[in-house]
Amino acid sequence: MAETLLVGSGLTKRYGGVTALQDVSFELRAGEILGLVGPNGAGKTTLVDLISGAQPATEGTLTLRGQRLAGPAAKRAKAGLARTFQYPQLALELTVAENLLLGRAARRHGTVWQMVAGSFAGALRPQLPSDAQAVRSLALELGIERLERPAGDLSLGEQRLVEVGRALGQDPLVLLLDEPFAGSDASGVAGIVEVVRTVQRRGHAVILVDHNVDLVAGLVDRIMLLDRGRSVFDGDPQQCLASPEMQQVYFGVAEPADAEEDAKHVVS
Ligand SMILES: Nc1ncnc2c1ncn2[C@@H]1O[C@H](COP(=O)(O)OP(=O)(O)OP(=O)(O)O)[C@@H](O)[C@H]1O
Repeated sequence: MAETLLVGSGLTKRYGGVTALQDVSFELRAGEILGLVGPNGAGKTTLVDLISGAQPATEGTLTLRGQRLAGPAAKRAKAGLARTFQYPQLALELTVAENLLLGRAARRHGTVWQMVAGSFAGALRPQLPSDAQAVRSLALELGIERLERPAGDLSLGEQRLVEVGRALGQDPLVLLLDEPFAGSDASGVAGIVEVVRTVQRRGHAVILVDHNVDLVAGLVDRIMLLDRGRSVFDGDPQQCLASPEMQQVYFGVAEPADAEEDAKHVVS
């Protein structure tokens, strides 16, 4: 059986009186792609935030390859986590090539997020001889052209693709993708799917958040369905689509035959 990479146990997050996540546990194995679905406010981004270290957990623990995963996001990036954001977080005044380079630097120095927030200029130096070639390879793999454009000139879909490329440049053990397909055209979706497959081929793992349950089910090995902060299903994607939990979460109580067909087309 494949090595266990990431384990979450009893993860809970409370924001004041709001419980965003309640006692969520999971295991992620090498080469596995886990889809995270659920309606608005279900807790998907919160779980990504707790894993990446963007937010501290109120309760619960995480381990990566058996080692306790805790502390700030920069430390977790160096340990092998990379993430993208629901709203892409690129350094807009830097070029596409420089943004891709930030991913390489993130694995050496800390998170992209902190660099984007202020101190990214220093993160671009020193560059290793292999960096320029790595950036060109990334761009080729994702179909990203005109590397000298400022990132601020890109469309939303193009920004997402660059952000995913930046995360891939970190060579993550676990890649966390928060709604990577939103705003992407067909070629952007294809580029992002290729990144997911690349991480899987490397024997690493991906957690993919998206509202398009149909798209997610076709891509992932397993789905976790969240509802109001709780994990209500964790298992085979097709079984998830047909499960009573799925009908309940998205449609309330429904006729089984109709609901199964509807569930294949959930897009919010
Ligand atoms: N910083 C915060 N402060 C207070 N409440 C928060 C905060 N972040 C999230 N929440 C609340 O936690 C709950 C879960 O939010 P979260 O963003 O994780 O859901 P989601 O499943 O990602 O939703 P969406 O699909 O709309 O992005 C929601 O009720 C949300 O309002």
